[in-house]
Amino acid sequence: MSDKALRLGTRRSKLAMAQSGQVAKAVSQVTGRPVELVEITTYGDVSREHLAQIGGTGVFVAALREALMRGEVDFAVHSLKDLPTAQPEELALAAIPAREDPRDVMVARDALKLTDLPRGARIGTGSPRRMAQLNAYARAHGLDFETVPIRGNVDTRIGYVHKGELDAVVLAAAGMNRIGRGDEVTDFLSVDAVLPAPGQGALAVECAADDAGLIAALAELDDPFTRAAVTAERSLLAALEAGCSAPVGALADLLADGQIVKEMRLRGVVGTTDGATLVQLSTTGPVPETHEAATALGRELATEMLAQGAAGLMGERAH
Ligand SMILES: NCc1[nH]cc(CCC(=O)O)c1CC(=O)O
Repeated sequence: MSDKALRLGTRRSKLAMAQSGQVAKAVSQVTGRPVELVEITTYGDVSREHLAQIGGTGVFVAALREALMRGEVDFAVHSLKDLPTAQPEELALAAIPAREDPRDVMVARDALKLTDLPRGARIGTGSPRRMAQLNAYARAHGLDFETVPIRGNVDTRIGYVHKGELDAVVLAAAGMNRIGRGDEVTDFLSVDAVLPAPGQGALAVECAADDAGLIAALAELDDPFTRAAVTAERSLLAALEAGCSAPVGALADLLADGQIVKEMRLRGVVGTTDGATLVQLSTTGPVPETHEAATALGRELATEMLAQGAAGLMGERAH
């Protein structure tokens, strides 16, 4: 390969710059080539108000993908949980690096934890998945808080707490850590209470499907266990025919006996945002060694969830 700089297309947001910077360093190490960041401004960055109407986080991904397909950049880094489940033929998910903490976390006033929130507390989250599971948790544990829909980037959302407008907000641990604000977390939500979004905490490194040299180089950053886990989670999401803002949580992890990895477990949940109804199931199988096996695990769980009425709980799904 040449020693020409590789162009990494990135959004300008703090989270995107942190993710891109981290991957740029790793790519530079494995390829021996410098990596240059190319900022891509999307319609979503310019006009936040219209973001909901034009399809949520999908617009950010779409703009980066267009730049890749036009050959303006060589690769791009996405938050895996923001990627649509359908993969364009022209592009390859060349690397899925080892995942960060997949959990959701709370940032609350006065260092409060979820179970310490006073009656009537207001928790901000724009995610139907988080609302459904938080409200179900409140019902099951006799807590009395209210979930309040909010939007905006991580800084904006934390700002609601610092300005005293909300008692707490719920965000992804990975995002907090990546922008260097991990120390503001006041509670880590157990995945037994709140399952994360499919792919949460993982990154996807994408390039043109015909760039064989770059695909081979990027493969060095790939973590096969993370890839298998997120493939199963996203296959569940796809088989439920849910969009990125549907109230679907999923997490695949490895079950080990001492040091020996035995199986992969996939947990999934779907629910109404008021938390009155949740369908939550899990399945286990041999650790998938192929894309097909990981996909099959997700499809299998989706079939069981649909048999329990999951489809009827996804009325708010976005496409
Ligand atoms: N929906 C926005 C988004 N997309 C990716 C992350 C960071 C976490 C990750 O990479 O999974 C976040 C912020 C959040 O949900 O708090």
